[in-house]
Amino acid sequence: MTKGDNLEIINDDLNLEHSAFSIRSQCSSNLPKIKILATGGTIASKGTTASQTAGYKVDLTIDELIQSVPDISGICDLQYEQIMNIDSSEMDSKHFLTLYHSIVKTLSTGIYDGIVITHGTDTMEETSFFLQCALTETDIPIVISGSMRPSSSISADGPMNLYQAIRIAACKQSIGRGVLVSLNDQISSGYYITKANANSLDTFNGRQGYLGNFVNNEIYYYYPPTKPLGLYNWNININTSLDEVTILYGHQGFNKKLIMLAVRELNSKGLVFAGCGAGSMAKEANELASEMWKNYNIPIIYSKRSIDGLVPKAALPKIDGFTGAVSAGYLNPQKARILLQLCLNNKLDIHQIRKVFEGVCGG
Ligand SMILES: NC(=O)C[C@H](N)C(=O)O
Repeated sequence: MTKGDNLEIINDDLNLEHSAFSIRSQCSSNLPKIKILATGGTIASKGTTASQTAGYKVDLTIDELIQSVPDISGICDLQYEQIMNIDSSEMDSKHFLTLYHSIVKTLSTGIYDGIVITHGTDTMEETSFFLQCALTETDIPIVISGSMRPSSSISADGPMNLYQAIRIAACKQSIGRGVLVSLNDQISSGYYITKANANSLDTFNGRQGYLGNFVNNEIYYYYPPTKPLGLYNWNININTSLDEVTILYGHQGFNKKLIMLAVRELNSKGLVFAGCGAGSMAKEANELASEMWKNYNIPIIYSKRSIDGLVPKAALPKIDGFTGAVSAGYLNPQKARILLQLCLNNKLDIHQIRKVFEGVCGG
């Protein structure tokens, strides 16, 4: 996009790590007001050749990225801000709490109709899940997007994905649908969607997650607005990081010592099992998990490494006194981990933790 005559570019702060800009259409001030909060990822990356689609680096700011998206001035009044600029594999709870804080600040101005977040796709599902848990009060569309190809590549998908995310955020029909993920023409629930393909543009998958799509850049929602089941009003303290919760991946020959290591050496306050099939772990692993519960009060959330389906409560281990075993419902291990972190951060006891997970579809 060129900075044309009808656009006013305002740079509020030249600090690159946290800079704020806006593009305003001067002739149509009744347009929805949208704010982009940029965090990095492949969408903000460049390679050295146009054919390179791996091994690139994050080095594009939102100011540069927005230049590749045409026709926005007719859709919305846009402001954008660089919150951080990192690969999403570097994200931890401190980062998503910082992002959450920026969203809360943006919402509290009362002037925005929608928020777009640019983010790496690798851990987008964790940030989107956290944000959906944390932002239950607002009905304003919050849309997360990214890309699978760097900005320098042939047929980079970032500009279209960002354009569509802005369209979703600016669309009245998006109100009340919770935190959305927009990628490759699909609109999905950030609560359930998961990255399923390591390389392809159509990377996100989630049977519980698809809400709509784009055809010819028109939005088609399949259902009226709704949010996921089981949302809870969390108390979020942005000044603390969340407790350590470790995910242990089930497989043949699983080394049960990892359970002890996680609790005693890593100071994990909770564990999530990515069990086999419908959440099965070897007998000895379940017995040790039960000991961790009885001796250290460590809740164990049973999720599964299978992409679809859930851990039925009937499949939880039946060991006397092991009341700390909880099914994750339809949540995958990485989402279940964040929900347990929120439970621990809010000092919930095991009965309350179980109730929270029972609120999740299938829990
Ligand atoms: N497609 C991507 O965005 C992958 C990148 N490594 C990230 O998650 O930041």
